Amino acid sequence: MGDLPGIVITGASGRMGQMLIRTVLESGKAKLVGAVERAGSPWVGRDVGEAMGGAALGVICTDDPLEAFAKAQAVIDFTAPAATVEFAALAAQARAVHVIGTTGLEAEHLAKIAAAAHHAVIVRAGNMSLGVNLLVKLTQKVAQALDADWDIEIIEAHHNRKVDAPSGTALMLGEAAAEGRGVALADVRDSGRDGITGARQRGDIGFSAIRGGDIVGEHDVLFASPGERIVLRHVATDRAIFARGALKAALWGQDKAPGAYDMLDVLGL
Ligand SMILES: NC(=O)C1=CN([C@@H]2O[C@H](COP(=O)(O)OP(=O)(O)OC[C@H]3O[C@@H](n4cnc5c(N)ncnc54)[C@H](O)[C@@H]3O)[C@@H](O)[C@H]2O)C=CC1
Ligand SMILES: O=C(O)C1=N[C@H](C(=O)O)C[C@H](O)C1
Repeated sequence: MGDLPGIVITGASGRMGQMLIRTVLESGKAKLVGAVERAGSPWVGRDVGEAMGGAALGVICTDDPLEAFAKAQAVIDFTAPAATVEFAALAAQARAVHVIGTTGLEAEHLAKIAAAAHHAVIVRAGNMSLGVNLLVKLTQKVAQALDADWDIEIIEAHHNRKVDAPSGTALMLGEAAAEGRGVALADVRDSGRDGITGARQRGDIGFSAIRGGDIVGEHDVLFASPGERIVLRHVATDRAIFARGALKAALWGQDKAPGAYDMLDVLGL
């Protein structure tokens, strides 16, 4: 147990935080050495095992990320953009691998994360599951094979607590489709249609977001042309798929040179 990489989970009380804690504890491949929550969270100061309704684990949740990161070989972070930017700098300072699952990151956040990746290993993906990362590759290949007579639409569905749209996964799929087409997504992206929008522009990549109930995450990539349609689909039914991918990334990153990586690197796709 002593030689296993030590992992800190940020956003410990969240949907993904709790799933990640369980995944690390059950893996036998890493040990939980810390848990971080925002100041004011009822979890701060409590043993995380007890906070999750079980036996004490001897890991006390803290609101001091640097103190926690100093003990860790990896930080797994599914929180919010402002927090993730702060954690990227602190994880680099502690020379810990930073695995980022947080979505909704804007250009200003991404620039700060890129700066931190000069000093430490950062693995970031809007979706850490094997299935979605395979779908990314398939989407790129299909888009490459088809011309702009085929309209590309990405339709995603998530639970009613999700705060960002389009989802990080939808944007990954959009980037892959644009890459297959040999265009920049920023030039062809069409999200949030409402009202008299005018007819669809040839070559655009459209995004639609559904929010409801407890949907874990569903993504369709639709290729529609006169007379036929292709739909590539991924359905997540258990958040464990994201947590397993994140732990794999944390372990993979242990012997890598500082830099920015994604799940395609981790999975060798
Ligand atoms: N890349 C992937 O595979 C996946 C990414 N996500 C993304 O992960 C993020 C979190 O998702 P959920 O767990 O569903 O959200 P959540 O709202 O249940 O959990 C987020 C947690 O982060 C905590 N937090 C926020 N600011 C903090 C700070 N400054 N310090 C410490 N903790 C802080 C919150 O208190 C909360 O407990 C979202 O951006 C979501 O889109 C979710 C699932 C899979
Ligand atoms: O917020 C979520 O729940 C999810 N977020 C990620 C995204 O934005 O794509 C991954 C997954 O779909 C679940």
